Amino acid sequence: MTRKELFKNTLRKSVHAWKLINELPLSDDESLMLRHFMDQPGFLDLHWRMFVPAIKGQGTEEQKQKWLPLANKMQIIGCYAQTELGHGSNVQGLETTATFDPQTDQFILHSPTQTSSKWWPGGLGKVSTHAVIYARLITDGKDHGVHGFIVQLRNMDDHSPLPGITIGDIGVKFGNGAYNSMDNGFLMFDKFCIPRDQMLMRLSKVTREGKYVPSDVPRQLMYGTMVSVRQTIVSNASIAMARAVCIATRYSAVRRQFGSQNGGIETQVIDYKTQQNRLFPLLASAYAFRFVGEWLKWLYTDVTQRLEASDFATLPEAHACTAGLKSMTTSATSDGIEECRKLCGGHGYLWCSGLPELFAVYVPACTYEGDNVVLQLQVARFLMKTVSQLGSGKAPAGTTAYMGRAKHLLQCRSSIRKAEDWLNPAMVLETFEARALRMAVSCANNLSKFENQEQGFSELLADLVEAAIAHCQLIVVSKFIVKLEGEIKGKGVKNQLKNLCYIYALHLIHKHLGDFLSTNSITSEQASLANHQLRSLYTQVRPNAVALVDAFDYTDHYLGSVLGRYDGNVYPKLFEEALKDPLNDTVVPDGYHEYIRPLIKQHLRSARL
Ligand SMILES: CCCCCCCCC/C=C/C(=O)SCCNC(=O)CCNC(=O)[C@H](O)C(C)(C)COP(=O)(O)OP(=O)(O)OC[C@H]1O[C@@H](n2cnc3c(N)ncnc32)[C@H](O)[C@@H]1OP(=O)(O)O
Ligand SMILES: Cc1cc2nc3c(=O)[nH]c(=O)nc-3n(C[C@H](O)[C@H](O)[C@H](O)COP(=O)(O)OP(=O)(O)OC[C@H]3O[C@@H](n4cnc5c(N)ncnc54)[C@H](O)[C@@H]3O)c2cc1C
Repeated sequence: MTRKELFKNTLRKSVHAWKLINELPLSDDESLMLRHFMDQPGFLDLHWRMFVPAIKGQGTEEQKQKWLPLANKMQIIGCYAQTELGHGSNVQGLETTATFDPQTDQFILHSPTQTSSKWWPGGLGKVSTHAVIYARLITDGKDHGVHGFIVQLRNMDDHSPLPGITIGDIGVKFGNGAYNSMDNGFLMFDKFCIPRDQMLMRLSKVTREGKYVPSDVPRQLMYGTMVSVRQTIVSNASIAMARAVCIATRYSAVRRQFGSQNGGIETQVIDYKTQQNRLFPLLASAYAFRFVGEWLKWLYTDVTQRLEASDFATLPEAHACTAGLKSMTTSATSDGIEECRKLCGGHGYLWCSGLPELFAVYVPACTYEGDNVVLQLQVARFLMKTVSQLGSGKAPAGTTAYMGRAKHLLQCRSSIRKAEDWLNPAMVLETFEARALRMAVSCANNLSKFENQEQGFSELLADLVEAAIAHCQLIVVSKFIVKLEGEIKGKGVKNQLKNLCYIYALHLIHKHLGDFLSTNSITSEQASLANHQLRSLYTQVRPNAVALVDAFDYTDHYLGSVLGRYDGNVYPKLFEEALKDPLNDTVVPDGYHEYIRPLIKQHLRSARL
């Protein structure tokens, strides 16, 4: 399809999904799940996932009563317009202004520079009638920083942009179908006025006289929508990883290459240890991210309830966990989808394998809702603050509780003596705790050598990111172990999940062996025992690998992959797909007479001469 056809088709599908959501007796989770299983990103996603939550989180009661009924019935369609051409990561650097005019009791929205143009918001370019706009609030000549505003963008009768608004789509993005079904847009204001009551005033407000009343709660609650989406992105990483792994595992069981004894059947590529070494950690990651995503959803729900009671105690932890786990799981999943493409050899590069499209749609997850490095730096900041308080007697809690055992963890030596010890949850957990703590303390010690903390932080950015990743990996391993100790039905299932849990943990030790050795968390002998155990775990998982991806229960339609078909009938279906290609409509291609024939004829002519 052309981009316009693709876009219009996505509108059709989004409206159809909305109709279904309305007609079917669905729970909120089910209707969200329905949107999850839409093939391509569309405006529906951001209306529900960002525009509505922003109003819920930052609007006053009366503002919610005014706007949510319209949004819930989709009588207005909204987007989340924060990022600008010049600023995305640095929210406090946004340039769009909202200047209060006491004469008219209005805010004047303006894009003072080209870099202040809103740029990227999904649904902004062509669909949304409204937006939550983030702009610098200026009143009485004072800049009070970035705040949220509800702004109508288009005429509700003919969808034309309102006067003072220039709006459009930012153009084609990475990949063929992929995110091009979404109208990520640009928007400039030219002294565009909105009523004062369209400033989202739950956190802070401006009085009729133009007086700014600051928030009596942490200003970062304004970032609440991003935190909520980051939390969902972790579970979504599991779904995307599971899709890719399902395709690659099923195809690896179908594909045979080399290894035939005297003309016999060739070897299934899933039996090669290299294939297992690349594939099974990804299979384990799909399960690991699902379980940590379940836990993160609990954490986010808990912090949301606490915030309602003005209890901000776990807000820093929630921010660090959503930021760090979003960053870690999306990076691993993007790399994992690409690895699954390579695991399928040449056929993985075909569009009909489903992997190129999955990769193209998925990879922006490393950037949207926060660049992954920028988010890990937030985790690093949280860890440095926690380490600095270790001596204060304030026991760290939650995911940093292990830091409370710093004395032991800084000097303990791993008691791993044989390969089987790597199946001991306490020993595995302590290994990850020691590595994470020692990396964080090492960063803190190095920071303390700098006169100026800011300068030290900027000098040590790369080390700090690695310490943050170590902390996040510990969280994922620990939540997998907790899940195993929990209520898993069925002994057989539990055994298989145990294998995957330790494949996940031990593959990380192998992948980040430098950290574990340089922090003396393990010895090279213990590392060798871990590798030995890993190989044994691959052998145990191999007979159940296909069952473990069948367990994701994805339909062939949803997988969209000839290689990942449930029936494994790959080769005939590859031909079927190939013959559907328009290039095969004729046996002699367009262009033969203009280009190929004259070329050959010319050769024939010169050959005759
Ligand atoms: C389902 C799948 C399909 C999902 C489908 C999704 C579709 C894609 C849609 C995409 C949408 C978008 O991309 S929307 C736009 C997303 N944009 C972003 O994510 C921008 C990323 N940048 C930021 O979030 C911010 O700029 C950040 C990096 C945190 C820096 O913010 P500030 O400068 O205001 O704050 P700092 O000075 O760094 O920190 C000050 C203190 O505030 C704390 N703090 C910072 N952020 C906080 C937060 N969110 N919550 C609590 N506390 C926070 C810090 O820990 C510090 O605490 P102390 O240390 O105690 O002082
Ligand atoms: C598909 C897609 C959909 C999007 N949808 C929306 C939307 O609906 N609404 C919306 O508001 N936005 C949206 N965005 C924008 C997105 O949120 C931003 O692109 C994202 O936050 C990254 O910010 P940036 O582009 O400024 O990256 P930059 O911060 O410019 O990143 C560039 C590089 O600089 C590095 N960097 C930046 N700051 C630091 C630092 N302090 N220390 C070390 N390194 C640093 C980064 O790690 C990165 O390598 C979308 C983006 C994409 C790709």
